[in-house]
Amino acid sequence: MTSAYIHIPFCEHICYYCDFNKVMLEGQPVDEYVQSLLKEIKMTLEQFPTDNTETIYIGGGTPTSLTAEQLDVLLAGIRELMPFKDGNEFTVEANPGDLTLEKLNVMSSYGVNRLSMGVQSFDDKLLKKIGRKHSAQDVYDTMKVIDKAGFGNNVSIDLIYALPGQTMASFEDTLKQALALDLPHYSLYSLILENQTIFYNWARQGRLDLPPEDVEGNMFERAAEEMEKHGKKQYEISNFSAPGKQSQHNLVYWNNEHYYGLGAGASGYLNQTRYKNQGPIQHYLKPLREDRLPIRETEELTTKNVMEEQMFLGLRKLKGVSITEFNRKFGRDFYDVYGKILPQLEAQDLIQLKDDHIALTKHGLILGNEVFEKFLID
Ligand SMILES: C[S@@+](CC[C@H](N)C(=O)[O-])C[C@H]1O[C@@H](n2cnc3c(N)ncnc32)[C@H](O)[C@@H]1O
Ligand SMILES: C[S@@+](CC[C@H](N)C(=O)[O-])C[C@H]1O[C@@H](n2cnc3c(N)ncnc32)[C@H](O)[C@@H]1O
Ligand code: SF4
Repeated sequence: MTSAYIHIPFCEHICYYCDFNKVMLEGQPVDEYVQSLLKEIKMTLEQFPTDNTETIYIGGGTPTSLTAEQLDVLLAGIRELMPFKDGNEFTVEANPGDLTLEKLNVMSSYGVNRLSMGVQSFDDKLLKKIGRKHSAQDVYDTMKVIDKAGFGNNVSIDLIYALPGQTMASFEDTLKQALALDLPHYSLYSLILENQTIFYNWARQGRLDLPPEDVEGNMFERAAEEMEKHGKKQYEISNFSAPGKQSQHNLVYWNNEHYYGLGAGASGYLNQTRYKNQGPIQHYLKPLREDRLPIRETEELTTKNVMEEQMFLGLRKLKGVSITEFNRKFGRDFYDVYGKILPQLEAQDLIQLKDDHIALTKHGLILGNEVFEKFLID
């Protein structure tokens, strides 16, 4: 099973908190980028063929900053080069305000069936403060166009909490508006202050008024309660969904399965090897002009590494790690590898055993990384 992540590194503006691989769209060689991406896909699939691409996820940057024509070229190429069954999950990330009926029609004609929209907040003042260009009204207008294009409501929205100046009341209102849309999937991220972002600089200068840690914790708890009340079950640390609507693509990551990483700065995992592409656009384009793959670094994993990752990634899911799957994948008994540390973690109420799965407890979920570390094998 192999999935595909495809990166579009262009944005029409740069948000103050974001350190993902992206550049301002204006003046960029977007048409050449699309052609190079298709060349990379062709070369990658020749080297690592697959019968079927399980899921496709086009992320960014802002994929919807491409014109309808550019999206058409990209998606037509993807469908020609990648074996993919219609109906499998095919997601495109979108910024509210960028989606026109024309772009949506192009997307649906090539089998795109899920949209992931970066809403972040419904508080217009806050949106402005974090460098977004859309308003809450844009989200509602976009939802109408999505409806018109016949996408159903297979839309996920991203929200960020613990934003500078965000009050509990503002966040509660965001939750209310988000849940009133009754979407099948919600992602909820706490703001991370990333190096080399505008927010990071402001924080260093003491100009960022972040909510205290206890408020951040309360915001998450409040959100989790509301999500559950509305039938959106937490299935991963930051993700909630209606029954059967978990993101299949993200589950590929958390189940530690293989995926192609395509486009500038994309990460991939093939043949037990993790790799990362060149990030800057010109560094990405140059090798492809010379018929070489734009890979910047590779790391071949030992079986020990893969076991550790199986645990770190799998424990992010509330369901946890399947012991049967672990035994099948590694041809080893889970208890031979991890039997010794389990009683202690269980006694500390950090993990629990639930029908063939090892999962974090509520307490373990809060500590996250501290628990993951215990699964390092000496
Ligand atoms: C990289 S963006 C790409 C999607 C699209 N360009 C957008 O902004 O809506 C994907 C998601 O990452 C999340 N994100 C980005 N930077 C973050 C940060 N510093 N802290 C928390 N979440 C962040 C946001 O929720 C965003 O929607
Ligand atoms: C923060 S997540 C948001 C996912 C969304 N909430 C959902 O459920 O569909 C998506 C972002 O992670 C990054 N990303 C995901 N997979 C990646 C990969 N294989 N390589 C590089 N970046 C990746 C991209 O920047 C993308 O915009
Ligand atoms: S959050 Fe999205 S739109 Fe904003 S800079 Fe990052 S990738 Fe671009």
